[in-house]
Amino acid sequence: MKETRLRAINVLAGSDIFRTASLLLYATLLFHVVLLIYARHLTLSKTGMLAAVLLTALLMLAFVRHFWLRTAILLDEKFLLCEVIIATFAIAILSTQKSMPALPMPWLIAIAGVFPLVLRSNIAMVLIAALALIGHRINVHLGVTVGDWLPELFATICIGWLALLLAKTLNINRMALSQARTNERRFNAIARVTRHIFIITDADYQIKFANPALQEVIGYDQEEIIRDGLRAVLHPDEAEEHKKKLRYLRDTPHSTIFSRHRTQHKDGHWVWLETRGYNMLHDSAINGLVFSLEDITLRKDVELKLQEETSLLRAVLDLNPSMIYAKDRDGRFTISNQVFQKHFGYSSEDELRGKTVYDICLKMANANDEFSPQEIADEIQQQDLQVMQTGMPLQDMEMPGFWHSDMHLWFHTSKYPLRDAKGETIGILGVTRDITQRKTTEMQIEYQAMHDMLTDLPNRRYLVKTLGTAIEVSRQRQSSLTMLFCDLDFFKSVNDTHGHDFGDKCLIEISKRVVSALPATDFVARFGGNEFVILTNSSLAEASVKANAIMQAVSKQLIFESIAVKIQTSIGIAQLSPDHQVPADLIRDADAAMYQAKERGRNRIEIYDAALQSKSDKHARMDVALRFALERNELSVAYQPKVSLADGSVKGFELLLRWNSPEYGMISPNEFIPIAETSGMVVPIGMWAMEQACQQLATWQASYPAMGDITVAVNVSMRQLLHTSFFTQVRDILNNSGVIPHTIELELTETSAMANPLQTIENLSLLKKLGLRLALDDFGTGYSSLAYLQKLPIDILKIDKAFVHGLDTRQSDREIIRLVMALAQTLNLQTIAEGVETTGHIHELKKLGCNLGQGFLFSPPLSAEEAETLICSSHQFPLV
Ligand SMILES: Nc1nc2c(ncn2[C@@H]2O[C@H](COP(=O)(O)OP(=O)(O)OP(=O)(O)O)[C@@H](O)[C@H]2O)c(=O)[nH]1
Repeated sequence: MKETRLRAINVLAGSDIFRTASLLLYATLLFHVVLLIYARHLTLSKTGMLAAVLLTALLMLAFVRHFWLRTAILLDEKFLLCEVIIATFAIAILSTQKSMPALPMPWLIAIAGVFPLVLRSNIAMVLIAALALIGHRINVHLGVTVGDWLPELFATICIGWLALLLAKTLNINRMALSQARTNERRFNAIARVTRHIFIITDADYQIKFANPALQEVIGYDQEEIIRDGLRAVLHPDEAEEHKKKLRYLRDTPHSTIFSRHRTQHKDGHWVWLETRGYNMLHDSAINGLVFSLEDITLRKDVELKLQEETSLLRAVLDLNPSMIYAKDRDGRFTISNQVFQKHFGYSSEDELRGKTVYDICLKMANANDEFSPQEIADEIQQQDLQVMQTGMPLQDMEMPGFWHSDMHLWFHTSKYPLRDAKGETIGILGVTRDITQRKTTEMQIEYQAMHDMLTDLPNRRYLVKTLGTAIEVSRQRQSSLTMLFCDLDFFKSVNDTHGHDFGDKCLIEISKRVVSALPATDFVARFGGNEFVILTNSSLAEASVKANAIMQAVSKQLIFESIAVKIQTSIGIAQLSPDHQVPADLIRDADAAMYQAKERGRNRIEIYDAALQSKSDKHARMDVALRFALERNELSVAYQPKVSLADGSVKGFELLLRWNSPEYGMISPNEFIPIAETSGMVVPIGMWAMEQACQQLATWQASYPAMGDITVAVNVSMRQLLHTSFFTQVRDILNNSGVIPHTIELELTETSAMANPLQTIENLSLLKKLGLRLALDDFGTGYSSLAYLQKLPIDILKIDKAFVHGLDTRQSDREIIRLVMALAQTLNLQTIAEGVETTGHIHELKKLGCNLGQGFLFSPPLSAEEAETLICSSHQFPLV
């Protein structure tokens, strides 16, 4: 590499010349003095000797200064002034020595030519003037004429002046040189240390200068480059373009170029270079093309990687099914993916960029929208602001579409703050996903969880939830809240007779009837199997009216697949009171009232009162106790005679159950049978009673063959009759006991028989085939359809005691009994009156043609032994 010559050049400074000049000055002066002393036998005065000594000393000083102390104090300005004074003094003394031929001026001129080399110009000027003056004074003193000393004076000033100029010039040159050296060093240091390549080429692209970075970047060392020139192999993709730029640079004075291209490294791999070129052919100092090249391979890699990542990100954004968008601090869209653009009717990201949510809302606005574009935009903007102000994301917001066109859609939105490198929020990133399908499924699941599949009515869970809210609202507003609890009567028989599917159809139809019997504001739920609960803000009186409407609607005949059924319902009503602590309390009370309705014969309405509650609690406890009554032998039977009203003879007995509970004492069947009925215990208990009756009667029949057809009647509940195995169990008991079948009577209440008459007819017919006698109990209390009554295979009508009691007092009761008698006669049925307590009753009943009587007038229920005594004695009760 060509080195600049600056380093070889060493420009002298004024001080360098001064050191040599002052040495020569003192040396020649002293030599001159010595020469004169020897040549002219000059004798120096004492002051002359002193001057000579001073000169010698100055010579020594100059000597030292020249060879050793080059920059020391000896060049200090004050020191130099002392020196010049001493030198001037010595010259003046010597020139005034006797017989000294020499004139002082050449020496003073010499001093004037030497010292300005190192003195500041103003001091040097003073010195020159002083020397000129001293020269003048000495010449005047020596008697030299003006014509002789004036040129000397002039010479002194000129020489001094020239010395001054010389010193100045030398100093300037020296400073320039020093600056040039410094610059060169700096340039070399930068050129060496930089990763940028600096090249200067001539017009033929031959390298005149290159820094070491070139080798680092493209692998060729300096020698190779100097020897062979730079053999740059350009990548074919950019070669032509780059060469074109190079040619332009060379051919266009003062031009610059910028080029990115690849060059092959010595080892074969490609290096990306960013080249900047400047045509400096016009500059005589450079006379070339100056290039700065930067290895941008890494940057290019990063750029490529960034490009790849950007296109990957783009693909991820566009392929993502969510709407993704970013907004800047001013709420302007910066980024958006295709799903977002498409949803809002934009064809590209560019079209959307810079728009705000207000623009979008205006674009999407529709006449049918519930909210104005401004309201919608404000809402969205509010969320964005919250994210930006708090720096906290807003996550998992689920909301329906804002616009009429997408209100059926559901969206899941999350908004995240976007931060710059300093962590300051500069915008938001939003991700919105269409979750309609999931939401629909969720809503379906929720609907299913809250609704009954069969009837589509709200289910128990929904009821409990609604009830909680309704209670709160009712208490806040101090409005009434009433619950109607409906339970279909003997619905099991419908299922058992016609199948579950048929039962389902009935339930669906009944649910519709209940709903349409009520105003839309009332809440109807299917509480359980055949239970419906209604919540209403009506008062108790209004609720009763509604309950009646429900009963009527439900009890209308149902016909499916030409099968007709009539279903009735029992309804309990309870009103919210301060005593109700939790929703379940109100349900409990309405339920208790409903059970009361069941107990009181079904197909009726009962309103809850506080007494019912304690009764209901007692019932619940009794229910539990009753479940163990059979196995603990707490049940017993009694026999109440049935007496012929013709002759007072005993024609049979009604078997009555007794429960001797250790906890509650002796309990009448009127109290515990309804409980057993509700719990289902009536089935095993009834069967046990049946067994007792058959066994006892069989025993008596065996012991007293003469007793004839004395019967034992057993009460059968509808639940028993509907039980699937009832028939076979009865048959087995009859067979096992050996009792004469027609001496066993089964008593079924009129109300339960008529609840599902078709089923009753079918079941009773089967029993009839076993030879049993059948009685319709409590006749007159139900609402028998004559059409059904005549089809029932019954033998006996049992007149309810309520009518018998009224015989003496109420004409209507008497009329009813008369009609019953007429009916019985028509249907060829036997009649028996319950509750015969006075002879008047006997008298009237006999008059009306009643066959048998049963009541306390004849006998209370008896033990088996007492009954047996009556049988064996063929006892006859007095009739008057
Ligand atoms: N078809 C049908 N039957 C049901 C459904 N849910 C419950 N049930 C029946 O409804 C009947 C309810 O019987 P219970 O309420 O205990 O007794 P009941 O026969 O109605 O008599 P009472 O209520 O005492 O008057 C049972 O036979 C159940 O099998 C249902 O979804 N479909």
